[in-house]
Amino acid sequence: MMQTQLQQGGSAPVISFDRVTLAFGDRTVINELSLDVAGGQIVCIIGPSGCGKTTALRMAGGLIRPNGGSVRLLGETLTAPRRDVAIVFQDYGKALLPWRTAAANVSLALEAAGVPRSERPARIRLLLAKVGLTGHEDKYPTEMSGGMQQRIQIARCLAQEPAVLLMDEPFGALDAMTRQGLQDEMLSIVAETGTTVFFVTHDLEEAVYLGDRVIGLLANPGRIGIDLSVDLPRPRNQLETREMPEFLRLRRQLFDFIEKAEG
Ligand SMILES: Nc1ncnc2c1ncn2[C@@H]1O[C@H](COP(=O)(O)OP(=O)(O)OP(=O)(O)O)[C@@H](O)[C@H]1O
Repeated sequence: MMQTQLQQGGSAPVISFDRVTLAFGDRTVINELSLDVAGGQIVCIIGPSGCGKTTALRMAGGLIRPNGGSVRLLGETLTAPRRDVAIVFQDYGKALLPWRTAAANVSLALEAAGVPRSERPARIRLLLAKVGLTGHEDKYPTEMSGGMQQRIQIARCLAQEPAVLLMDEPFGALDAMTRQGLQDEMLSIVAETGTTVFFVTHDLEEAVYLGDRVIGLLANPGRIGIDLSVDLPRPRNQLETREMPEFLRLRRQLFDFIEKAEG
């Protein structure tokens, strides 16, 4: 069925929310949310605090099941987490095992995937090189900066060779310079692998800088309030992209949206 869709349309969505409703107790947090994410796209989700961004991401990860409607991944309804969907959380401190080195933390994902022991060292070296951590294999998380710890978490997610990367404010706890460095690393990894990305952020400029598309949710209940296509050239550049009139126009539109949404 999926293959037929791909053959006919060439662009079957990788993630598909179909009239998704979610309630915690008697409170409806997300109402009739429909959203298709095309393969290889980076879709950023913004919105006022509590509008349901993390909840939507957790549903895309199969961690929460909707009360109504369905979330499909590559055409299949999600009923549980899948190995081809990796989640990067903001809190790298909690995501990493402190008693394991950088290499051993990345190894966790390979072990879970049943990669033979003999193949792991080479794979780990390659993954750590991808996130700029060559030479830091034997360090423990507490011996590394926040940016480096977040890189380990990303390397561990990449070890799963995911079709979809779900990122929940992954750079929110990092300083501005580190954040920009990681944004660019993430973009070049995604460009190389063609991974589809669902990226939750509070930072409107980050959303425009990274995204092919930015979706703004409204709160109570969570629903789509704005859906913008980002037509900025790639590769993006921290100075040039952020100075482009189109970047400034989109940023302005999102600021206006948030101001109204919070007002
Ligand atoms: N496990 C839960 N039980 C009850 N209510 C919850 C639960 N998780 C989230 N909520 C509520 O659902 C709403 C949406 O939460 P969610 O974390 O998805 O919002 P968010 O947009 O990611 O917020 P923020 O920007 O502050 O991170 C909030 O009002 C939150 O309090």
